[in-house]
Amino acid sequence: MSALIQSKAWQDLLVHFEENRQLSMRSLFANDPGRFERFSLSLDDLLLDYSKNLVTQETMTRLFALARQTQVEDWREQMFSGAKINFTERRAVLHTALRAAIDPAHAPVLVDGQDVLPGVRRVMEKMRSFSENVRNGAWRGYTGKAITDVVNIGIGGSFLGPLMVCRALHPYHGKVKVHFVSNIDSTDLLENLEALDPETTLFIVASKTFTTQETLMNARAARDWFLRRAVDEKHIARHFVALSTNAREVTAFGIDVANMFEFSDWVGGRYSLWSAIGLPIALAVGMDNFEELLRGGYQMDTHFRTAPLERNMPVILALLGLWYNNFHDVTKQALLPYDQALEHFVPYFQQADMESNGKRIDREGLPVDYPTGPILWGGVGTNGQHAYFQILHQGTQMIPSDFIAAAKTHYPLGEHHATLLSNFFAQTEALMRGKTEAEARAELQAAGMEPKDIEALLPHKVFEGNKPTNSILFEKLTPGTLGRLIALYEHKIFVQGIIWNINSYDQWGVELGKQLASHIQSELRSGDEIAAHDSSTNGLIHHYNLLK
Ligand SMILES: O=P(O)(O)OC[C@H]1O[C@](O)(CO)[C@@H](O)[C@@H]1O
Repeated sequence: MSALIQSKAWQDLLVHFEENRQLSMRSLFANDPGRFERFSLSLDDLLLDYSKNLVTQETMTRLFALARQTQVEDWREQMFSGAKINFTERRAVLHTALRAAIDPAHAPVLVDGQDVLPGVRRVMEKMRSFSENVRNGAWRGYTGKAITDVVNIGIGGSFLGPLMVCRALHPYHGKVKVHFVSNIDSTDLLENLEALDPETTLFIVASKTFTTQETLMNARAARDWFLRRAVDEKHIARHFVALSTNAREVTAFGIDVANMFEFSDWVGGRYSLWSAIGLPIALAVGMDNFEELLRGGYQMDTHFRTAPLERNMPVILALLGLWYNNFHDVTKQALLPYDQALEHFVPYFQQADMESNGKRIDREGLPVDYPTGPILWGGVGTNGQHAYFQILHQGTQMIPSDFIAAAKTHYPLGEHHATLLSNFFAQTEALMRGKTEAEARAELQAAGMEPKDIEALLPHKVFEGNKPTNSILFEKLTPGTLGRLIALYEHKIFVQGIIWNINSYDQWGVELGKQLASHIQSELRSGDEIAAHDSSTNGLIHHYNLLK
């Protein structure tokens, strides 16, 4: 049995869980009018209400004890101060330094004895002058026309973060349109290029490693498309820039390092939107707004780093998630932003969370004997209500859910926003309260239904309730608020990884498929009959060869 399971804090939680199996949120609320005050906290306008959870004060006390026992505070300090906590790749984990650089008075952040902040600030300056020049038309294409469209070619962290933020900050966009191409499916690139003009299009090739198959293949195809019109390779310099840590590969691709925006290997791909990878964001919304995003992230960092565990939002979110994951045996969690602008929030955090904490080997190299990262899913409300909410209310699995919304919209329209928010409030209330048999019967009787029909329908009209939710409510989706929100969930992932004793910052699990794909690709190229695989893989390749 692992040391974690054997530990006092874990065992105390197990006992507490057994003693409280019958906990009812309805009764907890009925017996404690101060529950909301006790189980909520805010950072300026950002409120986290976690009162609708299956917890008592004692549960929280024991969860905080687990965080202390697993030295979350010490690890947190190690992360912020540049220790190489990503030990399988021998790297520091310093996306927080990208945000700290916004503060001119910030103390040096050292990696191998060197302060990383001046380098971050230099790249930010370069991003500022480049994005301003593109946005104001001073940067011209090879025929002298201003840039109207930017295509970001990248995948995973070099795509999901910038896409999510660009979409979320739509009200702040300028004239330049930003498009995203990620998939190796040619549909993605070709559909995006359909409406574009090579003379006014700028390509950003975004890849931390600059070796990612999809990105390089798409970038080469984009270059061919561009050169079909521009012909002369010298024009590439006005139309292709790179965001990467790998100057050698960028040069080999044919992009001048003068057109490269650098970041360092201590920025994880899925945490990289704050780095040069954020260039499409700066192009879309301007560098001032990008810096506001960083400032928001920095504010959450400061809160996370300094607030006591008991008043620490990321810590609380992490502990609640862990309470369900490891004690209630819940395998799924839902993220439900009631905000159309956050439509890419879930895919973004699916990578951040599941690539970080989808691990089965602990820091000692041993298999874990407890569940680690859950399956994260969800989407925007109210759309989800008319699709998958049925399973939240009456399914057989408990799915703890985070509801997220802004009190004010950028797009006021009659009663729309109040209606959106009334659905948000109603859903968390319904999930908590449910509807008892007596309540359902009374409703059916009031509707005038025959008694025998009532009894047949009754079981279907009952809602168990007692389903946990967190509610996150803020004033408006501004760049700063978005920054705080993203950093909140990033730090939640960190805390959970520390307690689960795993390395949240590598991703070896994505390698095997890549290796096999490159092998199969050369087999497909050869045109030979394929027999070297299992019969299913052979059969699929054979069938593909017949159909293609
Ligand atoms: O930015 P790169 O190096 O192209 O990597 C893209 C993505 O690929 C992954 O390495 C997974 O294959 C992610 O972690 C990363 O965000």
